[in-house]
Amino acid sequence: MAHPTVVHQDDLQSIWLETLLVFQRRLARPSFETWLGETKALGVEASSLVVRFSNEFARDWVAARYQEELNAILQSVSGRPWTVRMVVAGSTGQERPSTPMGTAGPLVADAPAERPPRASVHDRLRPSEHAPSPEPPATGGARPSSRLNPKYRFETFVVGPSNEFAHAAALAASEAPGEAYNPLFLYGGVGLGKTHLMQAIGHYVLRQHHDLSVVYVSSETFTNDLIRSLGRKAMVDFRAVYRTVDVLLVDDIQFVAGKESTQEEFFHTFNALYEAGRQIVISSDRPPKEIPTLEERLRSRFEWGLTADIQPPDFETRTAILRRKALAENLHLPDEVLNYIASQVDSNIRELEGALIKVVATASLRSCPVTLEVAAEALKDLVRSAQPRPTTIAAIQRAVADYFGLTVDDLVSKRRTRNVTMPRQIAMFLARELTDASLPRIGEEFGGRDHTTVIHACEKIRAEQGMDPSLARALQEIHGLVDKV
Ligand SMILES: Nc1ncnc2c1ncn2[C@@H]1O[C@H](COP(=O)(O)OP(=O)(O)OP(=O)(O)O)[C@@H](O)[C@H]1O
Repeated sequence: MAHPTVVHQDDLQSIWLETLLVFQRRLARPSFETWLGETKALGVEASSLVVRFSNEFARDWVAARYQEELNAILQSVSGRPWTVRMVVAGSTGQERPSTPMGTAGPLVADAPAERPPRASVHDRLRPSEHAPSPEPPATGGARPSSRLNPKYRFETFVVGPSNEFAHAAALAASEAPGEAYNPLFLYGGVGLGKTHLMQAIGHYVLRQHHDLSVVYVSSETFTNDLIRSLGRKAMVDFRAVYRTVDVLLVDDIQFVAGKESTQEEFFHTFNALYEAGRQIVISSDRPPKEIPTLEERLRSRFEWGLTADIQPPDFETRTAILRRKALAENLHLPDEVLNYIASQVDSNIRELEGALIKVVATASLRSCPVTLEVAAEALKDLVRSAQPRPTTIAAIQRAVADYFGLTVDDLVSKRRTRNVTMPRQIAMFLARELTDASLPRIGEEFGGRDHTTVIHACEKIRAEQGMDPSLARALQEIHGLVDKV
């Protein structure tokens, strides 16, 4: 269906900035700035928001990894069925659109303008459908299927002490879907391989069990599908897919926090699948217990099966991942450079891969071999930004809001319900502990409150943390989040 696209240029830019704001949590800051920091919304063409990148390399990097995710966020931010069309300013001043990269897998593709937005109800895969193919599969008529990324297989997953348990559990669930470990709950920090492992399960099941179907969705896509289906009164179709699939893989479940109707539907989906002995695999950035505002009945179900964590990789695993990646991309780097990169990026494998590409790109732009000097030069911003940045009240507010499934606006609002006042007091306390800001300044940043309110909050939290271990742990975890937001 054609949608009116008369939107003012300033509004477009703010829609894009808001999309980036949501998206930036997915990437560490240096990476985000490198790839997306200089983008600009140019206009709308048919159903695409045209976004300009400063160079082809950044555009291709983002398109290869995040096209679908950016589409989904853009759709929820704009309320329109838009996709992101990534272009670069060409030397002639013409905009060059992105082309799917050979290695990019199925997630890259500029949707033709008339095509309706992707709907994951059709992300249901049968064995014949998951091989990369230019044609959309037969399911669901006009809509494309977002297939599994061909790169995310067990064969390409490097196993080390940090992930061997999760890997073994994933393999066991793939070998006997619905029998061993149901549900399987995988959790770990950003960019540590949860999506890779989940999709590896999907590939494996499709290859080994020819009669089984697989659905892989992010919880955001599940939510968007649900909203669309409700709007179009297409719940029968929605349920026909989600409640009958043999293996349901739901990525990043933490994003259902606070979304009641999604949780409600997911609860029934879970029950239907579980009772029918179908495999459910869920991933999250934290264990079920720590997902704020997750309904108790879902939390307890997530704990029925096996919960496996993925930790940041050690140095050897990081080097092995780099070596495997270099091999896959046919890149030739001396060991000392691989080791150097592995020593500089230690907590996020996506970052690690980004660093590798950056080093190779820098050498290639300069037409020189990949040496240690080039690597150091290419990664200098990364190294510099690894130095601790001073903590800001805004960062604390974002971390606290994220942790409790609230918005920063809630924290600074006048609302006085307990689900807001407690997080607000925690945020004030942390602002006092972690920044140099004065009491009046903190009050000011929290919706213009009086400094005595801040004193009261600090005293209360300080006293309670001594008596309440769960509060003490929450404080610690939020502290850990502050530098990442
Ligand atoms: N053990 C591993 N071996 C090889 N590559 C890996 C491994 N772990 C992660 N990667 C790679 O790191 C990148 C990030 O992994 P992935 O997207 O699976 O992380 P994630 O945990 O799902 O992140 P997020 O929290 O952002 O959803 C991917 O390109 C993935 O292939």
